[in-house]
Amino acid sequence: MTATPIRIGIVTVSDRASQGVYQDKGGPAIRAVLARVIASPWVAEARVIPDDLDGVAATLAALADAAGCGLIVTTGGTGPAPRDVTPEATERVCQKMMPGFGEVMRKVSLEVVPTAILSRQTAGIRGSCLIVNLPGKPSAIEDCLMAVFPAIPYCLDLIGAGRIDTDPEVCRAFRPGS
Ligand SMILES: Nc1ncnc2c1ncn2[C@@H]1O[C@H](COP(=O)(O)OP(=O)(O)OP(=O)(O)O)[C@@H](O)[C@H]1O
Ligand SMILES: Nc1nc2c(c(=O)[nH]1)N[C@H]1C(S)=C(S)[C@@H](COP(=O)(O)O)O[C@H]1N2
Repeated sequence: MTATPIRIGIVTVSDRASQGVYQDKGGPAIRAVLARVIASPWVAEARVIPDDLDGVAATLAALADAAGCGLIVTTGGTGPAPRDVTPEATERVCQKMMPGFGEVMRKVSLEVVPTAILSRQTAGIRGSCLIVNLPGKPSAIEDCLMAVFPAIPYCLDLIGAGRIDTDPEVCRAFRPGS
């Protein structure tokens, strides 16, 4: 029996990428990491949107509810600038926050750049969907996503989001008791 593909939202939050001032590199970078890590079937739902609190919240809610995503990964809008509102939008739509994700990602990023402390990136759960924020710098995506990915499949199991199997040579998912 073939497993039902899990839907994964890939959301680039950037005024300039959404206006076409520069080409979005963040969304494709997330997709490339997921393609290397995930061995089971999955389908991407990609969006490129401006840094607007209501718009980001609406996009996250629609991807979780209407599109049925079990996982959403965002990039951008996590810093201290006035228009950086991705963590606020994430908190607004989530019933439960998962602060450990932000803590781990800032820890690994600090080994790369001292400005890692400027990212307020977080994660949270809306229904049966896990939302994870990454910084906007395309180079941050692999470092941050690889650091937390071992815990993501078990988190998705616990919230009923659907199953992800990883390629163990790329990323060993940790499922306690198995
Ligand atoms: N999605 C992206 N695609 C390509 N490059 C990006 C992207 N997001 C950020 N960058 C690069 O990282 C730099 C620092 O990110 P910054 O936090 O300013 O991005 P941002 O918040 O997405 O910008 P804005 O929302 O003003 O368009 C940017 O100047 C840009 O060179
Ligand atoms: N791994 C990593 N984390 C990083 C960075 C980076 O270059 N690499 N940039 C930092 C900087 S300079 C900022 S301002 C914050 C927030 O970025 P964002 O607003 O684009 O999300 O992420 C931080 N985290």
